[in-house]
Amino acid sequence: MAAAPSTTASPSTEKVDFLKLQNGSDIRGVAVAGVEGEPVNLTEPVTEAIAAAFAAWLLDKKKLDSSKRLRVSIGHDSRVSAQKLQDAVSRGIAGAGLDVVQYGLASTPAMFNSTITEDDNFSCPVDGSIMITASHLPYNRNGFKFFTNAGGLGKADIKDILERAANIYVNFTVESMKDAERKAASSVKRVDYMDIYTSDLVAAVHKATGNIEKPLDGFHIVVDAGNGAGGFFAAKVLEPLGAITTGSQFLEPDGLFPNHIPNPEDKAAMKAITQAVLDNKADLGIIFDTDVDRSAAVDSTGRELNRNRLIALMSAIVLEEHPGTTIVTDSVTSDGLTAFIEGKLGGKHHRFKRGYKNVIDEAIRLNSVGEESHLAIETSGHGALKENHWLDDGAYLMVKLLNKLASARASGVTGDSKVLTELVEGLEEPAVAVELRLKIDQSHPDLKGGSFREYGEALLKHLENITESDPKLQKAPVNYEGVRASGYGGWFLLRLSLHDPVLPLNIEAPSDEDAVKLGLAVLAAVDEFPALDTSALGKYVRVS
Ligand SMILES: O=P(O)(O)OC[C@H]1O[C@H](O)[C@H](O)[C@@H](O)[C@@H]1O
Repeated sequence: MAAAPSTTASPSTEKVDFLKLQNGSDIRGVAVAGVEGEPVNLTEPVTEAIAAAFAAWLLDKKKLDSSKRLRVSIGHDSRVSAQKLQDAVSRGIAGAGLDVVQYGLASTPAMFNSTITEDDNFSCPVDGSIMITASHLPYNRNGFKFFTNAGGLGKADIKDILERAANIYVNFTVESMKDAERKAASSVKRVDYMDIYTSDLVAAVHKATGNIEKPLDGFHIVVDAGNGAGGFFAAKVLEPLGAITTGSQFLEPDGLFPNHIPNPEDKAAMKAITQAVLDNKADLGIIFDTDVDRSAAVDSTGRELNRNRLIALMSAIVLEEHPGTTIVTDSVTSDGLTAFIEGKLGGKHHRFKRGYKNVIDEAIRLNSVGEESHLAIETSGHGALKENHWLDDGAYLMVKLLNKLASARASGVTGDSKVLTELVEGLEEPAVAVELRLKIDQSHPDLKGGSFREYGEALLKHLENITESDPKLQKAPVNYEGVRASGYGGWFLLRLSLHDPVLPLNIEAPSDEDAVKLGLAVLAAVDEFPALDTSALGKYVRVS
């Protein structure tokens, strides 16, 4: 299908700070006008330049002989800006002389998969892949994730691409943009790749359950896709496996996300799927984020299996298959989780940094230095398994749960999701768990011209010193990010956000009173840093 003619096919004279669009290993920006204070910076020409830059990067990377044309797949989530950005990406790729295969509505993990699928009929494998998504962010945002068969691109590659894009952008001419448009019109192909991807998921469950035709026969499983891209899971994965999916909700894509934010960490989203499970007396509930690289579940009693519980559950499954293996998690995981993984499951918990790419790269690194690890997982619901190419695939995580349900059924255990609930039995949970996000005012004179990052680091150093001299607190002996300390039967972690001028503070404690004591210890230490807005913490310690 041809890319729609661009309405803005003329070089822009506007100055664009491309590097500002970097968000760790993703690109994110504002694609839809109308929200006050959020001007559009992911325009069509900017997008076209970024896509052309990815094409140039890929050509350099693959260094192939000129007889072969490289192929790039493009997919998108349900956002309202998806179509126009898909067209702009297509022009950027086609204009650089590469072939474009559009998948339409797709999931992020499916896009990676298209780089390894061997199937000529579907123009696979592709050499590179682009997912147009901004995960759970508001409707006016959008962005890109990039893949090759080596996995998702990292921070350094994204920076490289954005630098190239800035250069390409200033050299756009009316003629070069028209030429890209012509090339896209004649060379873009459309493929229903999600059919292959979903049949692979179905095959994975068949394989794990001894090739029973309908291994989920009789199970009632409700899906909440939050109007993102994950609606396929009900009709294309669960139903072919025999499950009943009535009561599933928000499966239709709607980029205004009218029901709730598609995010398994979000309280309203979890409440919605929990209610659906209870209302339908379902055996299991499954929820995805917008682009399906994250997920969570709800058991038949309405117990949420997200955050630490999802990690505990996945660890139990993985440690059954690989006894003793190391589970790599992000930094905000609970002490109870460590006790569970190491005490009950006999594994090793390696609590690393926040950020899905950090966690995945760390697990890959551990394997490369001889420490076996099969699971890298974040409390956000990003989880990657070694057996699945270290890809953070929310749908594949849920497939692992389905395997468990189906195997239990095959061995005579009947009904509901008890088999999953039992796997997390013994996980100690704190009575109180809070996360407060404390903002650094970047225009405050106390920054003295420095960056918020430098300011945050100085603050953390100060907190570390204070913690070391406080007899009621014990600094965590191993810690990779921020300051983590135990005390009053609980713990706190103050760290710098990966992207924002924010210091997220996590506190877990056996009672409100103890949580307040931990909060007060942090509050006293950060007092000397007036650019930090501590009002949320002040309010918390006063009202709790
Ligand atoms: O550091 P924070 O602001 O809490 O954000 C951390 C989060 O950033 C992004 O959303 C990443 O995709 C997540 O993997 C990560 O957990």
